Amino acid sequence: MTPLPPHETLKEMTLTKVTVGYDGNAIVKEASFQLREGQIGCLLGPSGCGKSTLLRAIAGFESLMSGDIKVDGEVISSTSHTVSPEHRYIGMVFQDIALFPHLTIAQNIAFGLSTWTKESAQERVDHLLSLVGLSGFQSRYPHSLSGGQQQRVALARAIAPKPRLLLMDEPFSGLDAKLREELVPDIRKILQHEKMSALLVTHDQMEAFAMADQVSVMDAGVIHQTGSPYQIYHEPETHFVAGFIGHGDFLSATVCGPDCVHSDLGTIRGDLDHGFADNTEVDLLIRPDDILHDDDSEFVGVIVSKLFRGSHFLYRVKLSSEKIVYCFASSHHNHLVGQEIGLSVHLDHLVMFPR
Ligand SMILES: Nc1ncnc2c1ncn2[C@@H]1O[C@H](COP(=O)(O)OP(=O)(O)OP(=O)(O)O)[C@@H](O)[C@H]1O
Repeated sequence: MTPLPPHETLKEMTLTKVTVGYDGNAIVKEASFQLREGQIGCLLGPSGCGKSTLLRAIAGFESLMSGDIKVDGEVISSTSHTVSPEHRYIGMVFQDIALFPHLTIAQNIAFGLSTWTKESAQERVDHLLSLVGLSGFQSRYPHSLSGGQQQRVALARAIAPKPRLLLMDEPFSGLDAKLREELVPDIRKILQHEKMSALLVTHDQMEAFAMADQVSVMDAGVIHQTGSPYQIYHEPETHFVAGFIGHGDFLSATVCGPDCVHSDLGTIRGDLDHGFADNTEVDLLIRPDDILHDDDSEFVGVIVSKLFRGSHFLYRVKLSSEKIVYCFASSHHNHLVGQEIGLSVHLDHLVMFPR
């Protein structure tokens, strides 16, 4: 098979039932998703769930046990065929930034441009230095840059040869929280500016939400759901996704109609038909902003702990059933732990799973 032509943008990458493992043990099981031109995707899941293993298979460093990976309709990995990593035109950025210490910043960025003419390589390096906000740093050496600046150089180096896809394995986890908060949206803007399709691996959902157009949530080698950050948060398709993403509690509930359940919070009517038969026992997902503090409500709970979040309080409240749930209150409502407060339930979209 001929290698993929360089310097063309990726139109789509499709993973179909990809199983990857080590020594015959499957680690990633039947992973399927698609990434389209210019999209930033993310593999999000707890440590050890197989995110890096899947990323390495996409890069061509691990062979498949079953399934296939196609780029623009051409198979780049299957059980019978693997395009070598250097013929995939895929760039990579890792957590350990690994710049070449003996090369200047400009030389680091130009590293993958050996086949370019001197003028076009210089032009590309100047463009990228400006794009990552480091014009004037070209003659400096990596040790004289901060962690965030080094990660920007690593990004510039990875995208300099215009790979068709950029893979990023926990690229921000070595940086402190404040720097990460600044860098993540910047990197997203840079990738969008370059129309670069990218796939990020992270266990940090805030990072995934800030960076990605599409998130694939993984657990124990299985992709549970692929969707936009909004869908993953508001329309989780499995119990795992609902519990892993955002804050939330599950309440035992019993279905009492096509749009209704009965739980410790009373009878709740949603705005859609939930599809469960009457009397089915379910776990109902409750997000913190589904239960609001309401002084006028007769439905009460006792505060067992509280978190001040500046604009609001996040209370943990014990119901009469002993079940503890989150409750959202504006920061003007400063109550003491142990105090009883009124609660009102604002649950329109019922997210529930069979128990
Ligand atoms: N080369 C290897 N040989 C054998 N087992 C491996 C190898 N690399 C990873 N594993 C195992 O595969 C599983 C998944 O590892 P992987 O690094 O893909 O997970 P991850 O989701 O990226 O985790 P983390 O976020 O901690 O990096 C782990 O149990 C790990 O021990």
